[in-house]
Amino acid sequence: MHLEITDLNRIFVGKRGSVVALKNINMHIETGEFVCAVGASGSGKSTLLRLIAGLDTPTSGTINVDGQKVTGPGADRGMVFQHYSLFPWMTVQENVEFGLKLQGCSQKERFDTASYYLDVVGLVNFAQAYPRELSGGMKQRVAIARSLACHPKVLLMDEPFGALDIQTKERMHEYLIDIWQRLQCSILMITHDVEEAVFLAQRVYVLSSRPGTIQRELTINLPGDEETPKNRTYKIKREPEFFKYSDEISSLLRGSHTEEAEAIAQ
Ligand SMILES: Nc1ncnc2c1ncn2[C@@H]1O[C@H](COP(=O)(O)OP(=O)(O)OP(=O)(O)O)[C@@H](O)[C@H]1O
Repeated sequence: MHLEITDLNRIFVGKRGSVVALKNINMHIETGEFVCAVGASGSGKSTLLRLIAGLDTPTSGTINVDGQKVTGPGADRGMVFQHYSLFPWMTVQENVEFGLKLQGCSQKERFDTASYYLDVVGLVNFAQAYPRELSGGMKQRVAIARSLACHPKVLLMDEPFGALDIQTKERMHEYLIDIWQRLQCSILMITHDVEEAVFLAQRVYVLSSRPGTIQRELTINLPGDEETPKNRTYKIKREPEFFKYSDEISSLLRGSHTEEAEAIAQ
């Protein structure tokens, strides 16, 4: 899998003028990579993900997945949103089977695939539960299973843990690292949480605000990363390298805020 974004611009034109949400975005994601795009509010993160998902159209520039131009939504890109997007009237099993049903898979194939991914996210025992019976973290694990069940080439995650409390969020990070290692899937996650990006990603794109541009691309190398399988647990947060990356990204974000504030003041 090779996702390539070239000279991407998105300008929103409204009654009160135009907003340059994204300007000259160039980025790529390779097979099995875990990449985060981190940026402050208004840096165009959601716009970027919606464009990759094919839910919006660029003003200029291109997005290609394995050389195919993105022109709309497709099963090759799975989405997980911040707000739980499960169907409340369906059981967990039915929710995970939903995309497979749309793809025309047989009942047995749907059942087997959904059961496999529910096992991956540790929710086999909740297959017959309804979303209302689950905690926020469990709902997001179902949403991840539902996306993965359709075998996307890349999983796109829009602040998926933004609504969770800190302890649940940390547990979800470890779950996600585990899923990513086991399935060797490609993930692009957007977030405003610097520590989340450093903990999860192999590479981080730092976005500036208004207009959203790529300020910096960092490769994250934390102790233990050279081993296989990668071994990121919460202990890594105590390492000086973790502080160094978090500090560098936070400084970049603060800088972009200052410029934004100055631009507003002028
Ligand atoms: N449909 C739209 N029409 C007009 N302007 C829009 C539209 N969508 C986004 N924008 C503007 O584009 C900019 C980027 O918005 P976007 O939601 O992508 O940022 P974000 O980084 O995801 O922010 P947040 O973290 O607050 O969700 C903002 O200035 C926003 O007001």
